Amino acid sequence: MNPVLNADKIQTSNLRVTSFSALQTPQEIIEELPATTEQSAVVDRGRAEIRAVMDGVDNRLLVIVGPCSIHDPEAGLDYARRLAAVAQQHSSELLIVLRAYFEKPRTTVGWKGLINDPRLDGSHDVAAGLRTARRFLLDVADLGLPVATEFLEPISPQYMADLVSWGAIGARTTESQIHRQLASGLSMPIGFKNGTDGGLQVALDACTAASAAQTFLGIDEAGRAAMVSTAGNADTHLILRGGNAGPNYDAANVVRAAELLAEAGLNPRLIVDASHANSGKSHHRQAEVALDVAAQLEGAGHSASAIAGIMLESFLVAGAQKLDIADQAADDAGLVYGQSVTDACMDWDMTVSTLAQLALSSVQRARVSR
Ligand SMILES: O=C[C@H](O)[C@H](O)COP(=O)(O)O
Ligand SMILES: C=C(OP(=O)(O)O)C(=O)O
Repeated sequence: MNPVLNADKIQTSNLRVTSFSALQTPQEIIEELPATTEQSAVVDRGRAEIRAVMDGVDNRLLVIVGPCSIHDPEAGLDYARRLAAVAQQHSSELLIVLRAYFEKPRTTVGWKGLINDPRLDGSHDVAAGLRTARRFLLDVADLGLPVATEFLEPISPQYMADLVSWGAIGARTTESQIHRQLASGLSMPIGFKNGTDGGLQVALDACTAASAAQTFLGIDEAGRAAMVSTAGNADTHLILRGGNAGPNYDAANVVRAAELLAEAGLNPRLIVDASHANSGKSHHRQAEVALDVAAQLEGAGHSASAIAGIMLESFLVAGAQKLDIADQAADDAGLVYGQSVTDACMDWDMTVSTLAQLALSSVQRARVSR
């Protein structure tokens, strides 16, 4: 090497990167925590049933329900066990899927979920987070319950997507080419939220882009940087979550969205998110939105046939608590067991009564549409 050139070398990359920490590969973590045939069958059956509901072949109502985020796997599993019993009880009317979100998109900054920071204290032990999330998914599969999650990081799906039956792309990333490409290769049905401004077109465009074959940069199971080529995902749909201008769960908005989807040649059946901008993030409002959706189902208008599913944010204890990373680091957090550390959730009793009402309305819809 020419010593003069070497002395003149100016570093121009990674100037703002403070460290790189290599992670185990997806293959290594999956080998450490493999899925049994029975667990994979739960995932596979969940995907097939969700597909059938989204396509209108199965007339049950899909209900994606669970905490805004999983921050304490023990409380999450406690919730999942209770939900598995209720899912069984309503299995003729509702297809209940556990909402198990490990990656949180933030408006600005904040805790980014169990994978990013499993100890909730800013230590960012991602290696432990990936394992904890995978272990949680295996435990839930043992309960026979399919799982829904949001895919946010483009690399993490290789570590856990084999255990997920339904995926969401969030309002903040629906317009992102990276997430649309990712969705085109994911093995399960994917819902795209409308934009945070309430705009539907970004989600419609996302469904179109994700249904196409795509080639992009990613990683393979061995953790190598790879050129990824996908076949396209035929199972994409819209999730109405409201927007800056207000909610969009009402019948008029649902019918309008279904019409736009049909005009674009996309699945006109959609999911209503009872939370986020549809509830103004109030867990009390969320229950009201769910009751409105139940009434739409019973009303047998155009919106009844367009609504394939509903999403509810629910945990053991109502509301949300503030997560203080510094307190958590000082081991002084005193978090309430079973209460959300992100968005406010309805509590368990409210969840049980809401699910019972949705089950009745689902039966009524099936009766009227016969
Ligand atoms: O569902 C969770 C939140 O609504 C979303 O991640 C944004 O949260 P934030 O606005 O508190 O950052
Ligand atoms: C972040 C979420 O929703 P949205 O993308 O609609 O804000 C969520 O469902 O956790």
